[in-house]
Amino acid sequence: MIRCDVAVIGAGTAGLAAERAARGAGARTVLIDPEFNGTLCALAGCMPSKLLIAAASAAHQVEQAPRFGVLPGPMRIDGPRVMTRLRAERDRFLSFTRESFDDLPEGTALVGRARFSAAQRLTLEDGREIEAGAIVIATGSRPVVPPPFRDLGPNVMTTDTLFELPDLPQRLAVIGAGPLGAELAQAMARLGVRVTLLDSGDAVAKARAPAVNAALGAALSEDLRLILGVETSAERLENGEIRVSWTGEDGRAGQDDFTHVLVATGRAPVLSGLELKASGIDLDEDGQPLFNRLTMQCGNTPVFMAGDVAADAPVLHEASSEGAIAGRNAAQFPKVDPFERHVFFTIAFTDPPSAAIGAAAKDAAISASADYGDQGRARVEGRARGVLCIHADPGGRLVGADLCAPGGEHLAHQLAWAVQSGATAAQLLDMPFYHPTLEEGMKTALREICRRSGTSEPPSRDVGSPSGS
Ligand SMILES: Cc1cc2nc3c(=O)[nH]c(=O)nc-3n(C[C@H](O)[C@H](O)[C@H](O)COP(=O)(O)OP(=O)(O)OC[C@H]3O[C@@H](n4cnc5c(N)ncnc54)[C@H](O)[C@@H]3O)c2cc1C
Ligand SMILES: NC(=O)c1ccc[n+]([C@@H]2O[C@H](COP(=O)([O-])OP(=O)(O)OC[C@H]3O[C@@H](n4cnc5c(N)ncnc54)[C@H](O)[C@@H]3O)[C@@H](O)[C@H]2O)c1
Repeated sequence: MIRCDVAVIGAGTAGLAAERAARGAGARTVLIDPEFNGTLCALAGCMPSKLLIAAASAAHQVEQAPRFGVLPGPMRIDGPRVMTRLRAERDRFLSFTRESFDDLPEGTALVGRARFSAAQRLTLEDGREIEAGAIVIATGSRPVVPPPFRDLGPNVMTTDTLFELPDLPQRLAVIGAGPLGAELAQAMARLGVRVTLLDSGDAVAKARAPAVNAALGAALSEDLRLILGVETSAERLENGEIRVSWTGEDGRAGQDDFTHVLVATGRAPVLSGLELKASGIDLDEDGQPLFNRLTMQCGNTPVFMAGDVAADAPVLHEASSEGAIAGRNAAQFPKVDPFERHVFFTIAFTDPPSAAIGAAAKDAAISASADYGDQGRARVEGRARGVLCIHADPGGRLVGADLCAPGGEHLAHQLAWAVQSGATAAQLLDMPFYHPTLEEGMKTALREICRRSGTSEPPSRDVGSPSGS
């Protein structure tokens, strides 16, 4: 029997943050993981996906260079080298997370798969028992593979296996055009892979605003074949290739053969095997634990949730933040404090990047947009396309934004910080805007919000627009 104040299940980003926070608050902790292999983010998530996108971006710049009078000559993409660099850099990131395991105080890391045997008790496969004052569930998520794509062999991949490919595929079907499918499909296409991206819905990268969806759909369609609003099925051919068929409600139908398929149809919380019934926490009708997102506590129990398993905000910065909240509250249980959460914020690293922040247009009094199709700096760089929509309350206070625009990941941060800090459009217009920058493009939408909310633009600032802004 191992006794501790806080037991954390899962050594991913959320679990590591929870253990750190609990230990920082003076708790005796244990951190349980079957593998201690590194976080999803480093191993098969944020970092390897961005490494693939970085290679794609290099290829795209070479391809676009002639537009500027720069003629680099014929380009050749060396697939094995792309994948080797990806894994080498990925493994470097992975080594840092593995080093952080070594920094844990002795006896903290317990290798094993945990399940509940009672409200404050866990059992590992080897029979070890852990009695804890409080428990944090941080077991992450796993890819969902719909039935038609199961058991078709190794050429049907998820992001768990994609980054292990020795070479780039020749012909790739990506099933699911969520943020993950959209960014990886575009990257593969820019690396010379013939890509078809299919989704049963009508949105790409979960875009909330029709203008953003249209802009991103148009951008993706330049690199790949995009087919939305279709049901898909698949069969394995004798030569190992995968035949994917699709049909739409409007009678559209088609099929094609692919060397590889990437299934990116979403991720589900890892809850199976935890024997949650023994934990004493309440579950919803889908078996998902009920918890308070300000405290991460499940009811009034000593059980807390953090990260993708909570299925609340499955992105990295929220996994860290939820871990910190859960760990701190677990350490001081039964005293539990609510903590303010971040504004809703997601980015898809497509080109242009797309992002959603805070409230959507339908929940805002005012929604104003800025067109990046002729924005000065974007035009200079040969990447003028996309749109940015900013949403505000009746008094001109920013409440949300949706965008698909060049430099979108940076614009999105400024807007997320503005929304979270409660800034108004007039206050943002009072800030310095350097010229010529992509940020200047936001002014059009901010000015319209001022006009429609009846608030004045700052009197000491010029209301004109310099050439090329
Ligand atoms: C391809 C891809 C790209 C992504 N890109 C981005 C991005 O660019 N930006 C972004 O913000 N987010 C991105 N995400 C999402 C982000 O990676 C996740 O939100 C985040 O990593 C989740 O962290 P976590 O701690 O909840 O889970 P994990 O890191 O998966 O940790 C869960 C841990 O729990 C362990 N575990 C499971 N069951 C048990 C058990 N019974 N007992 C003990 N241990 C157990 C597992 O072994 C694992 O170590 C991406 C995800 C993917 C898949
Ligand atoms: N850049 C980022 O921040 C980033 C990147 C990747 C993933 N993530 C996170 O990872 C999680 C998983 O992302 P994701 O894109 O895999 O999932 P998702 O749930 O966001 O999107 C899945 C997409 O697949 C489609 N789909 C579902 N079933 C289908 C089927 N049978 N056939 C065709 N299409 C189908 C859905 O309509 C949807 O568009 C998300 O919650 C996201 O927040 C974030």
